[in-house]
Amino acid sequence: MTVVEKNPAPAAISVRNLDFYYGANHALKNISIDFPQGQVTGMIGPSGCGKSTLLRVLNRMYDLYPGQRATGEVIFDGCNILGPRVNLNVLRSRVGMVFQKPTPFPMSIYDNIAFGVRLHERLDRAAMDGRVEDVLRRVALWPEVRDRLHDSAAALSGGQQQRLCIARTIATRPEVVLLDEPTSALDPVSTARIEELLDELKADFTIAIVTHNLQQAARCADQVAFFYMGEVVEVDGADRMFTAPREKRTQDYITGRFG
Ligand SMILES: Nc1ncnc2c1ncn2[C@@H]1O[C@H](COP(=O)(O)OP(=O)(O)OP(=O)(O)O)[C@@H](O)[C@H]1O
Repeated sequence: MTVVEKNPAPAAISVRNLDFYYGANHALKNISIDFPQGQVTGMIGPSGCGKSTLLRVLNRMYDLYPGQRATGEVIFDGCNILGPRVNLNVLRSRVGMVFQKPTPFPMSIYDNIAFGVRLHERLDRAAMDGRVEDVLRRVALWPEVRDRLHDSAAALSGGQQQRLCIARTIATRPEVVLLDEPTSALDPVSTARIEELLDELKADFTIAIVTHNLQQAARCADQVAFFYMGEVVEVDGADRMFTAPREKRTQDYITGRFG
């Protein structure tokens, strides 16, 4: 693997020698990568190369499924989160995740946000109202929903639902936000709004985004990692990765020769 010019920002998460297995399927092979604090890391590569699997390791989502296991180290806040003594509820509130398909809970817009907050904090009504308003403003949804906070989230458009899901994720004040192809089900206007949002959110969060859209990775990411068949082939600044990749496989992929 090629890692060039060490990123000067400290790592929010450091992955070291990670292997991951779905039963007998060895899906991630000796992965090492840092996710620098306050930056967006874009994860690209052909279908099935392991991008989503890595995201699912970073907050131990895979733990919900028997037969899936990880070895190696994922260091977050000085601790290897693959270890046995990690409180998974706390981990998932600190390393939040947004999925490809918007998945609002079947409840009101307000409760979509308050639900997760209530699991981790005791806020009185005024403080909870403030938290809900704050995160809805941050995802630029407040003007559209302020008069219908207690209506069902299911009535929102797909793009609005995805912004609500991002609001829900940041409402528990995570340090890291993982996004798995968050705009692939959205129209270009909603996509642009989410890309702008990522740029704003990175002031407060470390972001990892899986995307098949190379232009999106070039627009949003500070650092890009290219995955191929379960390995990280190359990690570099986005500018360099898209103009002068060092590995032939990366070059072939970004010039559309495969994938
Ligand atoms: N639940 C599962 N059980 C068994 N194998 C799986 C499972 N999920 C993924 N895999 C396998 O793990 C490998 C990596 O899959 P993963 O979904 O991480 O790839 P990806 O790069 O995110 O792909 P895509 O871009 O298509 O979403 C693939 O070989 C896939 O078939």
